[in-house]
Amino acid sequence: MHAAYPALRLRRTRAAGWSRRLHAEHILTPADLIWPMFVTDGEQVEEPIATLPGVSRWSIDLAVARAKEAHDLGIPCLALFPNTPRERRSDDAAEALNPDNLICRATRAIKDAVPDIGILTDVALDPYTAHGHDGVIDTAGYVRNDDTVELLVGQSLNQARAGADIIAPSDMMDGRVGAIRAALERDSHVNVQIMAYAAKYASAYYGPFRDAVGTRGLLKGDKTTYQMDPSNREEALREVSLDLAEGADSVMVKPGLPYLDIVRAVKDAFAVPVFAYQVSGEYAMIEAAVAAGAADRDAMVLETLLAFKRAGCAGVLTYHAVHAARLLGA
Ligand SMILES: NCC(=O)CCC(=O)O
Ligand SMILES: [Mg+2]
Repeated sequence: MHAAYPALRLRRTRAAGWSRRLHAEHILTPADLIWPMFVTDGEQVEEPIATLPGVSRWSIDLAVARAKEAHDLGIPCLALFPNTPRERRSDDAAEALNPDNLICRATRAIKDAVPDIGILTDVALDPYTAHGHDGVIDTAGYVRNDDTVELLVGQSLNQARAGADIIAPSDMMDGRVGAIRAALERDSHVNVQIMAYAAKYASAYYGPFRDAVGTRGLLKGDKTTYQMDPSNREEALREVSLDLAEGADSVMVKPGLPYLDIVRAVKDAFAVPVFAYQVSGEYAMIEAAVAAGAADRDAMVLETLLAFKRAGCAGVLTYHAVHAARLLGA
């Protein structure tokens, strides 16, 4: 139906900057970014994470300062992760239910200082268990689904009562979204959202995150009995469909860049808000390429994040959020 060369020249609209901008099909803005932040005990504490160069754990006072900075840059939401000291970890993850745990204190402090930034809190037991699994285990080391869900419900209510805006279950237990939604409704948190880590894969890209939350040395075995097999695409659609039926407001695919086919498939199948988590190993790969002189950081960060938008994401969780927001605001 359209003209042929030479009447049609696709290079024509690419010939000038204004025209390339005018014809851009997708655009990345700071409002697309969720910044994952690691919190730790103490005051005026910054602990750099060796395997995530440029990322630190912050004590709550410094995390509040970073939250203000993120807000000023136009970043709409933070995702908080605790580095729970070894002595507060246990087999039953009791610290997850403590109203004064690191995450609850950080949530209250940030919401108090920067009420207009969204706070997403992760629901899973791995930062609180002595064995580093996302749930409670039986004697064979198998993560028990239904007992774990009960704890996740308690953890979610604990976070919602502290002021969390988005509850993000990342544990991959069956049935947890419905149980959490019902409990939030009963507890009057009708506007607290659920962003379900619906398709979370058992991935080799999570290594630096485990350093950041202190589980690398603790974890026995792997997470293949609850996280998804990287071979599977149709199963991701089933996972998403169940989480939506149980009341998820939005869904997440994780990791990000190696799973953009899943993002696109989910977006096409369900037309709901889809997020992706550009995980720690993806961040570390970009930083390693930059350190090796093989890549231009700014260009690579922006191109990579734009790819998430093109694949259908409403937003991206990325450790590059502040850097990207600065570039986009410049
Ligand atoms: N539930 C959050 C994560 O597991 C993050 C993984 C990563 O950044 O590698
Ligand atoms: Mg599921």
